[in-house]
Amino acid sequence: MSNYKSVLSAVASLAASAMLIRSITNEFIPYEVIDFFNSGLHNLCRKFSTQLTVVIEEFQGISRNQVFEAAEAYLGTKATLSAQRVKASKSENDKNLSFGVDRGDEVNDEFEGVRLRWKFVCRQAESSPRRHHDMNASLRSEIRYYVVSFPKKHKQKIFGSYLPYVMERAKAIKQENAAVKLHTIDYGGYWKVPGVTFSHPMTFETLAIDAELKREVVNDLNRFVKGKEFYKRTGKAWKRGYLLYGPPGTGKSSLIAAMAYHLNYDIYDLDLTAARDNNELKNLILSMSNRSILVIEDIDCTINLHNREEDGEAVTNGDNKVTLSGLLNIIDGLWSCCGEERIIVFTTNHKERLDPALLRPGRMDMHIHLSYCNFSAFEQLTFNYHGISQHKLFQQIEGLLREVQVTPAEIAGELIKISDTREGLEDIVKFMHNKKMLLAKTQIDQNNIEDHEFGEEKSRDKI
Ligand SMILES: Nc1ncnc2c1ncn2[C@@H]1O[C@H](COP(=O)(O)OP(=O)(O)OP(=O)(O)O)[C@@H](O)[C@H]1O
Repeated sequence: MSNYKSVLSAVASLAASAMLIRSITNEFIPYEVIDFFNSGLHNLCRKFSTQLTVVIEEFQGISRNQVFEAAEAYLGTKATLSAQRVKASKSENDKNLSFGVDRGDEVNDEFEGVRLRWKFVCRQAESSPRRHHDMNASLRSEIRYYVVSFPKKHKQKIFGSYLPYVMERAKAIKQENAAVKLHTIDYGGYWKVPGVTFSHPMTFETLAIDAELKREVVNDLNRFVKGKEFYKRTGKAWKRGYLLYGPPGTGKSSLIAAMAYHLNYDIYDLDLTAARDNNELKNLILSMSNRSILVIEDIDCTINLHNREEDGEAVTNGDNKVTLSGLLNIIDGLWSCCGEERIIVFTTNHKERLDPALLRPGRMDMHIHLSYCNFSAFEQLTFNYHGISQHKLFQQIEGLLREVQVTPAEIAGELIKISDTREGLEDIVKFMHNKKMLLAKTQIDQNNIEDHEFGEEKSRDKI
């Protein structure tokens, strides 16, 4: 018993001394010296090891590391086979269950006869500024990375074939299963990761816009995704810009949702007023992942369009120091040379208010005008809401739609009120007649005001 006690106390005092020595060394010996000894020991062990370990961190500076993202998706499919603990999840829009490796857990894999061992590591981020020169990294509370070990002699095969294979597999897995994610900005000025499942109900099947326009947009998107070789051959950055403009309620946000589902790209909803300055904006844009859509809604409202630095005007937007020239520089410059398969969408209700710099050819590749409801959009809406594609009132409605400006949102609002479709379309006709009369009355009032002002001007001239 006394022996047991003395062993215990020896262990306790050894542990205490170790902690003391560790805290003294941490306190008094510079990091660089500790690192030097640590790395010396490490190098010695490494020399005799036949294994090679590759570390794949989640972030590479401010951008998310694509190899990490690929490993995450790929290992999900392997986790069920060899991990001890497996994370299972499925969001509403996911087609299948997804699995993931839990923190600290290991997964085995084999590639062309080479055995590999993966581990998912998470640790608290150190807050020491000496360790994190990058502002963004120091804001993260957790550092996450994968380590993968394999026999050194196969390093050529692993780097040359296995990792590219993991990237390709991950791309296919994401396409097959993943739901579109919506990323918004967090308080710290970076994207919330992993983002929430995007569940807007609109797709190209249900979007009610002119049928010809819809075809054009879908073809353009299809050409874009298949354009890898084209962009490479022509030396152009693999990105595309769309400007959606038109009155409120004509389907700009709906079209963005349809685009995201069609391509299975994540959406990054960039609220320009949430970024403190151009630098933060740059970090946000650079840290988006590939195969994504950057959306800046109501561009004319969220940024002072005339605060271009080259005009020598103020560069502030209220308290916000994001500038249009800053935004354009990031998109044209840095954004073009890193990342691929990226789409940017600006929306506005007032195209005429936009700075010409934004409209310059090559900046926004396609300008899409979403306008008031025409008959082809109306047909789509009645089919969506009531499953009908023919009705005796269609002809009359077609005529009315040529005379009255009514948005798809208004028509949708009326259609949703109808319970008996066959009878209910009468209400749509009434609704449009009322709008037509209101329009005529507003026009008469407007003419009266103008006549009155003209009369006053004339009598002033006489005096
Ligand atoms: N083209 C459309 N096809 C089908 N539904 C539409 C269309 N346009 C509008 N709607 C209906 O009206 C609602 C509002 O439309 P949406 O938000 O897409 O318009 P918006 O042009 O983005 O408007 P805002 O400029 O105010 O943001 C949608 O949720 C949808 O129900």
